Amino acid sequence: MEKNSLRIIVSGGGTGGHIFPAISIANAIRKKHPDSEILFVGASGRMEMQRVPAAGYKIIGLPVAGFNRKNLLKNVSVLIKLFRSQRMAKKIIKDFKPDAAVGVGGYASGPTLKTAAAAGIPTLIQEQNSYAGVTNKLLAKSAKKICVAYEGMERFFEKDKIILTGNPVRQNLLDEKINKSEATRMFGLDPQKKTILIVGGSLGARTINNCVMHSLNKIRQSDVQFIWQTGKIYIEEAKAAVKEAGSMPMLHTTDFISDMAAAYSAADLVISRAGAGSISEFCLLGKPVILVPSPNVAEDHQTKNALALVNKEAALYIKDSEAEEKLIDTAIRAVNEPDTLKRLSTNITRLAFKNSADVIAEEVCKLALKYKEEHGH
Ligand SMILES: CC(=O)N[C@H]1[C@@H](OP(=O)(O)OP(=O)(O)OC[C@H]2O[C@@H](n3ccc(=O)[nH]c3=O)[C@H](O)[C@@H]2O)O[C@H](CO)[C@@H](O)[C@@H]1O
Repeated sequence: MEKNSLRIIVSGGGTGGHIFPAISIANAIRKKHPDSEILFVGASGRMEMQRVPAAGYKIIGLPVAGFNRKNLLKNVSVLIKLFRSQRMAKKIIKDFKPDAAVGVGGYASGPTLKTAAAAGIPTLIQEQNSYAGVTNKLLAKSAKKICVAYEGMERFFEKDKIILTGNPVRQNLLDEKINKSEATRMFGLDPQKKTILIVGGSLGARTINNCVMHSLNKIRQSDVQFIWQTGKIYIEEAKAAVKEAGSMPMLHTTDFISDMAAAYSAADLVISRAGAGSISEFCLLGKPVILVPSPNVAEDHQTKNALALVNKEAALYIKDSEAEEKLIDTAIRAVNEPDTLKRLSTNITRLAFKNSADVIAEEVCKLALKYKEEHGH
């Protein structure tokens, strides 16, 4: 083992909102310490098991699952899985011998960081949302540092541990300068027309999809064009609806957008769920956005994420329950109002945090180096 090579575990996942920041932090650690060894610990069968290896990192999956908050009886198998995950986490920590562990939220980070902290290894957690998740609240007690993206997080965490860093955003979104005409053409659309990007988070959003499916005629008559990300599980239904509606050259329908840099560049306006990662991207790119927070997430945290922007007039806001009635009309109106777009863009840009991944990586490396020093290796 080289003297300065750091050994870091990064754990968490479940959705893109946890995975992409985790990968950005790992990349930033590698940039600072190219010889560092980074191991991811995720949840078997979840999105991270594909996305992390695709980003060039090793990952081990734990059999962990989330607690069923509605049907308590179903939690027996969850407890067994948790117990097995804890045993596995212990072995991973013992074999890998990390100098620090980073938790980004999501099921796997619970057993991994708990075990790491119990073994005396310094831990850092990253909370993406404006309302702390259950796992992060539990892990906060033994964490050395807590990196957050919103003000006021001392209502959940010890003030002294908090660092306001913002959420890491994939570097290529900021680096790739693809121009609007080129980007629009990549989606088979017309560079002369206004374009609305519709995204439902990394998994897609049922309500937003329903709004689009019920407004296909309106979309056809609007003189606006749309890039519509449905999410994997809704794509067949969406494609069938579009097919039935007849020719719709102004609507590009896809289950997942790999090149978000191009999608953002093509878009004059975005319609989106209020996932924390997406919001950080809109801030950094200055994108005018209509937020439709998901009502199906823990502690309604997306509404809180959204309101943090809406209170500063940095985003338009439509409740999930009112979306069917208002969303598409509001979007078509707003995209044709240059002043509204400009105001939203100016205000949202003010909320951006730059270099978030580097700042977090710096903290992780400091913890790891100190641990190595104290443990004489
Ligand atoms: C349903 C759910 O539990 N959502 C949570 C999840 O959101 P979710 O996983 O949807 O995450 P975010 O909105 O934070 O991030 C989505 C990420 O996926 C990317 N993207 C999206 C669509 C696409 O086609 N291609 C693509 O690359 C976006 O650019 C963004 O980087 O984690 C977030 C961060 O903890 C939380 O705030 C959300 O409440």
